[in-house]
Amino acid sequence: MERKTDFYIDGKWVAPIKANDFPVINPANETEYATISLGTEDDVNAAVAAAKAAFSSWSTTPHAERVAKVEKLAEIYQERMEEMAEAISGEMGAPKNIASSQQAAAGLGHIKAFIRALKEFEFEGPLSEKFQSEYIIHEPIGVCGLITPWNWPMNQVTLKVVPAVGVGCTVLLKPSEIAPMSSMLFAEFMDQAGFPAGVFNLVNGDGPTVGEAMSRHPDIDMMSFTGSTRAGVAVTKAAADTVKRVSLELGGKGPNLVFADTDVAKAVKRGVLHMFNNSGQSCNAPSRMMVEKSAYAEAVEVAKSVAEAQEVGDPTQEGRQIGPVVSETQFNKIQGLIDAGIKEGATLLAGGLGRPDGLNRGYYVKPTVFADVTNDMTIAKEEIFGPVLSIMSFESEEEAVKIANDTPYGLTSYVQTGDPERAKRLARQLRAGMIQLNGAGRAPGSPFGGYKQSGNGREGGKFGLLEFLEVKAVAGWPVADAAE
Ligand SMILES: NC(=O)c1ccc[n+]([C@@H]2O[C@H](COP(=O)([O-])OP(=O)(O)OC[C@H]3O[C@@H](n4cnc5c(N)ncnc54)[C@H](O)[C@@H]3O)[C@@H](O)[C@H]2O)c1
Repeated sequence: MERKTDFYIDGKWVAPIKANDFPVINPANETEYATISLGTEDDVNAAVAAAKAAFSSWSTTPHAERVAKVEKLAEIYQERMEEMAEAISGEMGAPKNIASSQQAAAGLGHIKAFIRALKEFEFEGPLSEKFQSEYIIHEPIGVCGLITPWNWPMNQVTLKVVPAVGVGCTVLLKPSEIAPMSSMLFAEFMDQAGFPAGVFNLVNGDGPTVGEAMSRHPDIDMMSFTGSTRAGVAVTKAAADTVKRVSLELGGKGPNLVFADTDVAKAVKRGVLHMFNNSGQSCNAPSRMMVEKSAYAEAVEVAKSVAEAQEVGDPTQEGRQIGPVVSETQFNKIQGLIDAGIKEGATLLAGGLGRPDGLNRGYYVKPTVFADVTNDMTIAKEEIFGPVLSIMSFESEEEAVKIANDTPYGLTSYVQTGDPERAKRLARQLRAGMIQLNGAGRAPGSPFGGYKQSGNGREGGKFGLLEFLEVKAVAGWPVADAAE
C-alpha cells in the first residue's frame, strides 16, 4: 500500500501542517489502496501564498515558453500513461481497458487540444474593423482554485489545470479525496515538466474543510468546480463575499430520444451500453431513454437483452466488463434509488437490488433497466450515478421535447432519428449545453458544459481558455494614421 501524505506546494512535496491520515479504498476489493492526508485551512493558505507569489512572473512569461511547458507535460503524460491508468483503476475501480483507453487517454486528448487552442487563440486585438483604437486584451485572471470529482479524474483535472496555467494563471488543485492518486501522479508530471515553483500546487482534503477554505479565500480570484450540484451551490455561496468568478460543471439527467424512424435495435443497444459505461458514473450519461410509442416494445426487448449480457467484474482483468461503483456510500445510494424505482411502480426489466451473482466483495451493482418509467418518478428525476437506465415512452415529437426538458438539469441530450430535419429541429429545442445526434462523438476542443443546474462553465479548447481569462478594454489605443 502506498503512503502519500505530502502535498505539492511551491515546487516541493511538503508534509501537511497537521497530520490527518485518510484511506483511499479500492472499490473492487474494499481494501486500503493508499493513504493520503486531509489538509486544513493552513495548508490552503500556504499553497495560495505560493500561487500568488508565482503569478506576477508566470503571467508575464512569454506565451511560447508557457506553451513549451505544456508540450513537455504532454510528452511526459504520454510516456507515463500506463502508470496513470493504473492509478485511476486502483482509486475508482475503472476496468483496465477503460482506465487506459478512456480515462487516462481523455487527459492526454485534452492536453493536446489545449496546445492547439493556445497556439491559435488571439489574446489581443482591436474591438472591430471600425473601432481600431478600442483595443481588447485577454489577461490571465490570477490565482485559480480547482476542485474536481472522482468519476473521470484526469479528464477533469486536465480540463482545468492545463488551460489555467497555459494562459498564465497559477493554481491550487484539490482533487476528490476519494480518488486523489491520479492527481498526485499528475503533480509529479507537472514537476517533471519544469513548471516554475508555485505555478501548480496540490492540497488534498475534503469539501467542507479545504474546498470551503479555497472558495472563501480572498487571494483566490476564481473557482473552477466540477462535482455535484449540491457542492457547486456551496462553493458559490462561500465565494460570494469575495465576488470571485465561479465556474461550475455539475450533474445531469440526460434524455436520449429514440424515434421509430431510426434503426431502433442499434440505437437502443448503443444507448444502454453508453449508460453502463464507467459503471454509469458519468455526468453526461444518457440515463432517461425515451422511445416513440410504436418502437417501444422492440426497445424494451433489446434493452433487456443488452443489460442481461453486460458483464460485471474484476477491473484488473482484460475484457468488456464494467467495474464496481466508487464507494460504499455510492453503492448504498444506488441501492436506495433502485428500491425507489421498484416501490414507485416502474417495471424492473433487468438487474435490481443486491450484488451480481458471485461478487460478494467490492461495490458491484447489477446492470439495471427499468421500463414504464414516468418523469415524476424518483429514478427519472435524480442523478443515480450507477448503471441504472430508465425507459419511458412518448407519442409525439412535441411531447418528447417537453419530457426531455422537464428536468432541472441540462447537460447532454441525445437524439436518434433517421430524419435530418427533425434532428436539426430537436438540436435547437432541447435545453442542454451539448447535443449528440445519432451516436456522433464529440470533436476535441468542443465546449463541454451545461444549461440550468448542470452548471455555467464551458470547458475544453478555446472555450476552456476563455474561462480563465479576464477581458480588458483599452480606449485610445495608439494606432498608426491610415494616411501615413
Ligand atoms: N458537468 C461536468 O462536467 C461533470 C463532470 C464529472 C462529474 N460531474 C458531477 O460530479 C458529481 C460526482 O462527483 P462527486 O461525488 O465527487 O461530487 P461531490 O460534489 O461530492 O464532490 C466533488 C468535489 O467537490 C468537493 N466538495 C464537496 N463538498 C464541497 C464543499 N462544500 N465545498 C467545496 N468543495 C466541496 C469534493 O471534496 C470533491 O473534490 C456528479 O453529480 C456528476 O454529475 C459533473
